[in-house]
Amino acid sequence: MTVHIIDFSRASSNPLNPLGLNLRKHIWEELDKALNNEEVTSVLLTGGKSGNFSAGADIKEFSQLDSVATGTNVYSLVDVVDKIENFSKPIVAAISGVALGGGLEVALSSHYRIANKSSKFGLPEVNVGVIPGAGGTQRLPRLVGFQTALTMILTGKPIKAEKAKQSGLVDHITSNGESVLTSGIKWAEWAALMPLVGRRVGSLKIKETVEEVEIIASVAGKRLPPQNKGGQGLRAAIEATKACTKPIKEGCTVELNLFLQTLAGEEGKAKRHAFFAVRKAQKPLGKPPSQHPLLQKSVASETVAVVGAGLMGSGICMVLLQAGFTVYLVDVYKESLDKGVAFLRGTIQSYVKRGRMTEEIAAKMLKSMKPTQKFEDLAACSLVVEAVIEDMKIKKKIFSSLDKITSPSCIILSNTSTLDIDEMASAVSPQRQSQFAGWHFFSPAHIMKLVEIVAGKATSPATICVLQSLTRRIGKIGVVVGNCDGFVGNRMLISYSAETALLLEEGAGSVPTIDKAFINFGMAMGPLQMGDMAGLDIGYNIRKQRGWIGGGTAARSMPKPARYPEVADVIVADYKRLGQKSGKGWYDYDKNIGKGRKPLPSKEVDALVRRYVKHGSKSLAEKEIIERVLFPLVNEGFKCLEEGVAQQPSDIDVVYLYGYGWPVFHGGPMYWADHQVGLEYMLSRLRTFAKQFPDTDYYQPSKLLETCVTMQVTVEQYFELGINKRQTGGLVAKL
Ligand SMILES: C/C=C/C(=O)SCCNC(=O)CCNC(=O)[C@H](O)C(C)(C)COP(=O)(O)OP(=O)(O)OC[C@H]1O[C@@H](n2cnc3c(N)ncnc32)[C@H](O)[C@@H]1OP(=O)(O)O
Repeated sequence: MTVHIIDFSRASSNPLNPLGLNLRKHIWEELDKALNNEEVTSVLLTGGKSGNFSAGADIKEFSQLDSVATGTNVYSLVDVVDKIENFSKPIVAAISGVALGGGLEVALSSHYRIANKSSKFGLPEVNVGVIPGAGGTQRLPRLVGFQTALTMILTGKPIKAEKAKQSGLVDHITSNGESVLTSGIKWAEWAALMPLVGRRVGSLKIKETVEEVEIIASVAGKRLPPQNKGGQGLRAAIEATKACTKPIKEGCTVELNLFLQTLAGEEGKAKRHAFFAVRKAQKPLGKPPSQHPLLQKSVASETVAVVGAGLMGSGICMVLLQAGFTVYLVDVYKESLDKGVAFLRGTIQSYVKRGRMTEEIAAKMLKSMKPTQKFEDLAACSLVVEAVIEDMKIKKKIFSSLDKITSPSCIILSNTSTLDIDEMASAVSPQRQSQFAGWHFFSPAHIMKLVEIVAGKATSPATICVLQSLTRRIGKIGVVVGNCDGFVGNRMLISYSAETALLLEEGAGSVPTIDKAFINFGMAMGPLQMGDMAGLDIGYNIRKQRGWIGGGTAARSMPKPARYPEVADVIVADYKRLGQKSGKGWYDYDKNIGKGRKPLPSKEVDALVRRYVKHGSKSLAEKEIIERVLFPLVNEGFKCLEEGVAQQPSDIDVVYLYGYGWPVFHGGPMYWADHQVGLEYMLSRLRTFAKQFPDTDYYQPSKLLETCVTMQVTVEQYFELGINKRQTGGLVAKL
C-alpha cells in the first residue's frame, strides 16, 4: 500500500503556498504520476515544510484574467479542483496552518480533511475583491450548511480547527502531539480500503430546502452595502452561494461567471490594491538588529513605558500589554493616573466578558501593568512613548528627564500628532537622537490599526527598522513617514476640515447635507461629524498655537490663511460647542439617543451658519463638494511625495484606509485619483479652483501632479518605473 505525497512547498517559494501556475502544474503532474503508478493506493496533499496548506489562489496573477479559474487555461484552479474530486484513488488533505480561499477549495474537493489544532479555514475572497471561484460557494454549504457557509463567505473570517470539526468541515484533528502529516498518512492508508462513494463533496446535497436558502440569503442581503458602495462582491457572493441548490456542475458555472465579473470589477481592483499596499508599506526598510530586546520571542520580562495616562496614553498602554510587555504607565497627576488605570481595567474586563480574551491573559496583563507617578521607575525601560498634551515645552521637559533616567540604549518616542519631531529630539543628548522618533497612533489607540512611524532628521535607519518590526508585532500597521507639520495623514487633512467649514459659510449646504456627500462617497461619517468625535477644541487649539486666533504670543506662529473659516472658531469660543464630549458640536447629541453618539441636526448651528452665508448663495451638488474637499487632500498627498515625506503613493493610501476610514472600494486617495478620477481631470479642476480661490494654497497644483499629467503616467507608475530618482531632500533620500 503506497501513499503518494504531494508536497506543495516543493513548487512554491512562498511559505503560504499561493496556488500560482507552478504549484497548480505541480499538483496536476503529481496526480498523473499517482494515477499511473499501480502501487499507489491513495494520495496525500500537504503544505510540507512551510507549515501552511495554502493561502489560496495567487492574487498576483489576478491581473491576467484567465489564469486562475477559467477553463481556457491548462492547470486552471477549477480544473485542478475537478481533477482532485473526481480522482479514482482517495485523496486526503493534511492541513496545517492556513487553508484559505483556493487553498480551502482544494481541501474541499479532497475526499478527507485532517487538521491540527491551530489550523485555520476560510474563504476570505471578498477581502480581495472577488468571490470563491473554484467551487468554494458550492462545496462549503454542502458540508457545513448554508447559513454557516454564507457567514464564512460574506465575512471572510477564518474559523479555527475546533469549529471546523464541529461544523463537519474537518474529519479529524490530530492529538497527542501527532503531526498532521503522520496522521494524514494513516488516514490515507485507511482510506485506500474504503469506498469513495459519499466522499465527493460535490455529489452531496445541501441540508436546507430551496425556500430556506432563499430566506437566509434574503436576510443576509438586507445587511449589505449598496452595489456601488462596496456591495458588489458581497452581492455576487450571495448569488453564487445560493446556486448550491443546483447540481454541482451548474452551480460551479454560476459561481465562475460571478467570480470573473468581480475579478474584472473596479471594486475588486481597489481592494487588491489595498491588500498589496499594506504589505508594501510594512516591508522592512532594512534588517533590524536581531538581538534587539524589543524583538525577542518572549517580551514578558521586557519593560517599556507610556508617559501620560490620558485616552491616547492608556490606549497605547493597552496595546503594549496585549503584546506581552511589562508596561509602566506614568502620570504625575494621581487623578489622571487613576482614570487611566480604571480605563485599562474596564477595557480588559470587557474583552474577557465578550470572549475576546481569556481570564488568564487578562490576569497576566493586569499584573504586567505598573502605574506610577515617578519617572525614576523607568530606568530599566527599553522603550518609552510620550503621550501627554500637545505642548512642546512640557514634552521637551519630559524628554530631557527621560534622557537622564533611562539607559543609553532606550528608544524614546513621541505620540504627537502635529509637533516637530526634530525640535523634540533637541531635548535629548546628541547620542540619543538617533533613537528618537515619532510613533503616531490614531484614536482610540487600542482599536485603530494605523501608526505613523515618523523619522526625524537624526533618527537612525536601525531605529526605524526596530519600530517597523515592533509595530507589526503589536498588531498595528506601521507606515514610515517624514517629519513635517501633521506628518502625512493630518497634513493632508487640512482641506478636509477647513474647506468643509468654508463650504458651510459659502452656503454650499447645511451641516447634514455636507456630511451626506461624504457618506454617499463611502466614508463611515462626514468631516463635520468626525470633527465632533475628535473634539472641535483640538483644531481650535492648534489654530491658536499658530497665532490664527486672538494673535498675541503664539507658540508656533504661522501666517493666517486669507480664506479662513471663522465659524469653526466661533462655534468653540462663543458657543462652547466642543463636539460629542460636550453634548454639542456641529450636531446636537442626546445622552438618551444612541448612547449620546448619534448626531442630531442642530437649530443653533443652523442659525450660526446662516450668519455667515451671503444672500443669494447657491447650494453645491455632492460631486462639487467632494471635489472641493478631496482634490486638495490628494494634491497635498502629491506634495508629500514631492518632498519625500511619504515614500510611495500606496503608503498614503494605507494611511487613509487604516487611519481615516477611507472606503476600501476607492482604494485610498492616491489610487482613487490615479484610477477612478484620472489625474488630468483632477489637475484641471484644481486649476479652476486655484483661479476661483487664488489665495488658498491647497488648491495650487503640485509640481509632481503636473509632471505626471504631462508624462501621461499615473503617480503609481511614476514611482514604480523609478522615474523619481529618489533625489528628494526628505525621508526617501535618507533611507
Ligand atoms: C479562485 C480562488 C480565489 C482565491 O483564492 S483569492 C485568495 C484568497 N486568499 C486570501 O485572500 C488570503 C490572502 N492572504 C492573507 O490574508 C495573509 O497573507 C495571511 C492571513 C494568509 C497571512 O498573513 P501574514 O502571515 O501576515 O503574511 P502576509 O504578509 O500577509 O503574506 C506574506 C507574503 O505572502 C503574500 N501572499 C499572501 N497570500 C497571498 C496570495 N493568496 N497570493 C499571493 N500572495 C500572497 C503576501 O503578499 C506577502 O508577500 P510579500 O512578502 O511579497 O509582501
